[in-house]
Amino acid sequence: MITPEQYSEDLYREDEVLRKVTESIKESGMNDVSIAPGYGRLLTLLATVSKARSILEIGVLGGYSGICLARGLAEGGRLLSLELKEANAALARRNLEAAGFGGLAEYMVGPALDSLERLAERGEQFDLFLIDADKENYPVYLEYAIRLAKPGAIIAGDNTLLRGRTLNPDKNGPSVQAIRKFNEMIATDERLLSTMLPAYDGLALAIVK
Ligand SMILES: C[S@@+](CC[C@H](N)C(=O)[O-])C[C@H]1O[C@@H](n2cnc3c(N)ncnc32)[C@H](O)[C@@H]1O
Repeated sequence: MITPEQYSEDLYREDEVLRKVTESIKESGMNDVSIAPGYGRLLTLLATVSKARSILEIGVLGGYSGICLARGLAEGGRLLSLELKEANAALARRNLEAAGFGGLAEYMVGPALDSLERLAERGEQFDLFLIDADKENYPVYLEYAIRLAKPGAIIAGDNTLLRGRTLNPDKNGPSVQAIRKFNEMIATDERLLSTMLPAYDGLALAIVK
């Protein structure tokens, strides 16, 4: 038996552009922990339906989710991506250029917490957020996303199940504890309307009321 995710991926085949991104990540010797293909399509769909003009992505790797987000950006829109490692930002930059989105993508390299504080000080606001970086900071990233959100903005957080560790009471490392806290926050915060998709590795979705 194939999994529901495999069935869906057979129907919605990954295109050549995204396949090349995955290849480039492997060739660079990086772990391919890009967002799952089905959730990549969902990001394009969410950006499109919300007519997002400004998107903030936290955690870049090779640009897979960046391309999915950029595909849904409204004309004249902007994708700002926060990434710790210069090498990852450089690979993503090349991949977004190859995908035809070079002109609309910007990068801030360094710890995302520092970049988020700078954005907050500058009073910047965004229509859509993807949280997909170091798990231990997810609760703080969520607070920043709410602070930087335009009314009605969408927040997505990937890897909410941590390959089952979130559900396992014997697993209590710092990432697991932080993700549990993030999941509880996004589920209960009265400023948000939210849900969680339990396919792949789990995706939390919210809109800021
Ligand atoms: C799961 S990968 C991102 C995958 C990407 N969103 C995609 O789907 O194509 C996580 C990324 O977060 C970056 N990262 C880890 N800690 C970070 C931090 N403190 N600040 C910014 N980026 C960080 C890693 O270097 C890595 O590139």
